[in-house]
Amino acid sequence: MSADPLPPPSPSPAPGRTTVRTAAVIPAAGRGVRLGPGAPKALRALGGTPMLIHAVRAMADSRAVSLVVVVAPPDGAAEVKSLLESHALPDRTDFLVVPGGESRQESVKLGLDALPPGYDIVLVHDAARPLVPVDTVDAVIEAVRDGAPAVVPALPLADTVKQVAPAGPDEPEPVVATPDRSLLRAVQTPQGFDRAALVRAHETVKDDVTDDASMVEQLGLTVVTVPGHEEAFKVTRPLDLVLAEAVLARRRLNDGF
Ligand SMILES: Nc1ccn([C@@H]2O[C@H](COP(=O)(O)OP(=O)(O)OP(=O)(O)O)[C@@H](O)[C@H]2O)c(=O)n1
Ligand SMILES: C[C@](O)(CO)[C@H](O)COP(=O)(O)O
Repeated sequence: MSADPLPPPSPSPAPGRTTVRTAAVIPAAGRGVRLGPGAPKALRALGGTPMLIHAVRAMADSRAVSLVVVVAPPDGAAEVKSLLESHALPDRTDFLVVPGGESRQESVKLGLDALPPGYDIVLVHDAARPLVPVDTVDAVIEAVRDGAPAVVPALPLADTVKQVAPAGPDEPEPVVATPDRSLLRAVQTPQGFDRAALVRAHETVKDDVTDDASMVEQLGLTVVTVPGHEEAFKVTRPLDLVLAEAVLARRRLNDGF
């Protein structure tokens, strides 16, 4: 069961002010090499439905999200369009599909470039995190509305973390440090942004990065965390898919279908 959804964004805008609208960009153009051979990861089935459709529904479940931009595998935009058309999605949400790029970073940029004017808050959500609960999505949006330029859902780490130094191919890696775990977080998506900050980050930062918030950090802007959720894990390796199937089966049992 999900909690009460957020009210529509800015239900009573001040005179002369327009409503703040939120869009979600879903990079879904990866191959899923770590998951093993098969269709592009976003199109693989979870509970009989493509993982991407779960991720799209997770964004559209938030009443604040009125547009979802899906960044499809470069040769799969037509297939993704027809998938979206053939699955039930909320009428109040618009959808756009654009072809993706070589890296996640490039795919997000292509999604951002396709975003029409009028969306001032942007979520970036991995297709590979199909089970993020709507409460987490809403918490991210709320924190951006409260003024944070960038927001990441984050969880404390369960394992102790070691920093190692590079070693030769058959050498054991030497441990060089044990960072204070209490100050480390594993971050998830959707990450939420003030659109102007995210666009500037993508135009300015040229390093390869693994998430969008780190690009905003490089601009010197504040990035804050909200509590993440265990079920927002990323389907990366085969065991993650087993866990995702189990979580979905439990949800369906609890929902009575
Ligand atoms: N060129 C790329 C690479 C990744 N992604 C997307 O970025 C998200 C997170 O990436 P990851 O889990 O690393 O997916 P893959 O790149 O597909 O996985 P792998 O590295 O195992 O190939 C996924 O939704 C993936 O589809 C993308 O849109 N474009
Ligand atoms: C964006 C991300 O999901 C945050 O944890 C992650 O950095 C993506 O990493 P990947 O190696 O591209 O899966």
